[in-house]
Amino acid sequence: MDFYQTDLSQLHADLVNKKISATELTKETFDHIEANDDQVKAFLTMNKEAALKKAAEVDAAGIQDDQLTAGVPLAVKDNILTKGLRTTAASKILENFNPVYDATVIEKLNANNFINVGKTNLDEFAMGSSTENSAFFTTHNPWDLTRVPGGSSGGSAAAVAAGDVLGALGTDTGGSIRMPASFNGVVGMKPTYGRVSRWGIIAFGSSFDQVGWLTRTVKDNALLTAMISGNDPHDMTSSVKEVPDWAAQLNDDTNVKGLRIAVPKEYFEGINDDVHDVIKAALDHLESLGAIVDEVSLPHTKYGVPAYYILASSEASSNLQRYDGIRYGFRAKDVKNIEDVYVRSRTEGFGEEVKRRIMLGTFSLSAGFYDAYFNKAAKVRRLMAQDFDNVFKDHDVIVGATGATPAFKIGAEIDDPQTMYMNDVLTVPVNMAGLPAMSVPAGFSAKNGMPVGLQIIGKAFDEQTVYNTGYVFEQTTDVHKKAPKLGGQN
Ligand SMILES: NC(=O)C[C@H](N)C(=O)O
Repeated sequence: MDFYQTDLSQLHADLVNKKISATELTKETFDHIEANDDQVKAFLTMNKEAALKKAAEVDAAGIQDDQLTAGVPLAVKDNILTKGLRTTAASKILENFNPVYDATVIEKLNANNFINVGKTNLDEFAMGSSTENSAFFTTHNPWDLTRVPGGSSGGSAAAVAAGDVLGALGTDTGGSIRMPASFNGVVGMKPTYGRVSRWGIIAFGSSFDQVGWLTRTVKDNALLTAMISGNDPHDMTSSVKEVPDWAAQLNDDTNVKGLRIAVPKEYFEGINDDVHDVIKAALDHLESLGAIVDEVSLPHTKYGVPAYYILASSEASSNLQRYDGIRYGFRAKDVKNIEDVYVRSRTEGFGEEVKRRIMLGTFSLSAGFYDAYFNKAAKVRRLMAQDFDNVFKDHDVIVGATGATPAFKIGAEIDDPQTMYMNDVLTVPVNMAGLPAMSVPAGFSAKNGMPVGLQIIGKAFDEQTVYNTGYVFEQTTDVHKKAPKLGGQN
């Protein structure tokens, strides 16, 4: 199956009209994955047997018109709990962990009879921007196998870019959906904080984490995000707001006439020339379609990365206390006493980056340092949210680059955590303020042909305007039609 030739609505119609069966589709999907995944390495766990069994059940029951994802193969990031299917968060500490329940997002998809083809690779506990922090292996960018796919949802983004699936679930704490979407030339939406339940997501930074989709098209993204959104009594931070039918409004490719687009000048500081040129051209294009483009300032942008890494690491240091060598997963061998169980299981079970964050977070929260670090970063968070509020008083969306560079080479930044953290400079402000934001393919670097993403940021719970803007851009350009030539020159 080549998912570049179709979309969710078309595939659903083909399944309902029996042009293809769920079983045939699932088999073709695995043929495609098996032909490329030893190069791309997007998947940590394949779910072939169960997927084919489910497809046969779906075929036997018949595919209903109101079940959009019935019989549709999709992939799931491996920090999302799937009952009975190994879920590792790409960590040795959870290497053999089999969840006893499904995340709410999986329950919702199961209710719609989706086919879970497998679990995708990520940076360990979603900490990283390249998937190089996976305890198992690095995923390769399908556009150039010597480059990273971004992170932390790098496996999900690469699976979509490689044409393995139409959509893959990701999570975004500081850019983990949008940044890999940008690096792989796919669409990635982080919904408003609270839009999607976090129940059954392996917690990293609970006041930031949000689930969303990586897809090939904007419309597929809107359809799939609606399916997983909504209030969940298991997650006290999930919103009771009604979930609009975003996709229903995506039929008009003139939707940006009169749209007030704010372009923060800080989002152009320090970005690569090739990214700059693609983003500038994208903005000119939106302006030519009738949007009103204004330069604005988000003055606290530069504090985003340091503040985020203090706050998210503090939350992580608390969330990761549960991996104690007793309750789940890995336990060190030949331990002498209880303290040894804790210390050695965590020392041997966690990777370098996870340990770095636990130490950074514990330090920031400790007596004597709390005010200077955690508290100060929390104040920065408020200021950054206010920056956005000010701009949104008279603008509909904020637009800029998703990443300051296109995908970098594997190995180029892994020994330099600060450089790696700086990849998030344009994405973390959105998580600090809990806003919705999407990366859509904007074009390709003139230097190396790698994809470049355009980030569209909306007001809280206004995913609609974000989708509208992305849809118009997509429909009036050809960028999303180009597929990578796996292993070849692009
Ligand atoms: N999890 C994320 O959203 C990615 C971010 N680069 C981080 O390492 O925290």
